[in-house]
Amino acid sequence: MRIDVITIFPEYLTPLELSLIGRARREGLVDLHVHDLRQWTHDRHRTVDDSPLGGGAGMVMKPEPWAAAFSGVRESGQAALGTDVEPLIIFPNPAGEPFAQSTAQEWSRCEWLVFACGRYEGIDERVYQHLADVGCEVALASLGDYVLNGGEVAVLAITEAVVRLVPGVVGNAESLIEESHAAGLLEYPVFTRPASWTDPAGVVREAPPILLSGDHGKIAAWRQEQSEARTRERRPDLLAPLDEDAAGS
Ligand SMILES: N#Cc1c(-c2ccc3ccn(Cc4ccncc4)c3c2)n[nH]c1N
Repeated sequence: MRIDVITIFPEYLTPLELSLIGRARREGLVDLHVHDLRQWTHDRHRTVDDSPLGGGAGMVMKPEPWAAAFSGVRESGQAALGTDVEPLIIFPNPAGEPFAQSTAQEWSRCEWLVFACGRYEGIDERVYQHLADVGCEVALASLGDYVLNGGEVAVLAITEAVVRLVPGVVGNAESLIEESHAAGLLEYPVFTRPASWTDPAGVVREAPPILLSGDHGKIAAWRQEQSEARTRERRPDLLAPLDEDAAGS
């Protein structure tokens, strides 16, 4: 998988050099490139924003640098990939579709992702229109119903959620199956040694005895029951589709 990120804050993306994503890059499972949008400006001040037409607070990102950036990244990416494959261009955007595990699973199968990190009040709408008119596949994704100052934090989250699903990135692929949201349920509670722990308040806390039984069938059943109970309590909205399926079967 190739990933390109276009941003005015390249240093915001340095966490992608660390840990699991960093190892995947070093192992050649992911080829990730971060680009400073200002390299596609030509004025002395390297201007990427201007006042909103029609008035209003804040600034809007100008269309010219973005159009030049997409053209440049597309050209360099196709040269590196050796094909004329087109990327999926992803705009983190508060008005985008909710990013979910199903989105991560879908995007983890893409050959090439290009992330466009907006800032200020957003990117001139004509950029989206231009990309659509030249046949680019574009997605607008939102992390959730809260307001960030730009797209970089979302790209960090989305990149981690997507790349960890790329085959070979996570050592134990089985762990991906039981995770929260992977099967539409929240993950069951986890425990480790010591089986009996006296906490700092002097309370003795025992791990569920079933987990020490060695009966893997009963343990699996207990974990499924815990996942369903936890989901029903904390995220009943996730059960609605599952309950409808069960009712229809
Ligand atoms: N994904 C995602 C997001 C963002 C987000 C993403 C990109 C940009 C670019 C600019 N801004 C600032 C801004 C612009 C307009 N309205 C409000 C804030 C962004 C916010 N906020 N909240 C989310 N869940």
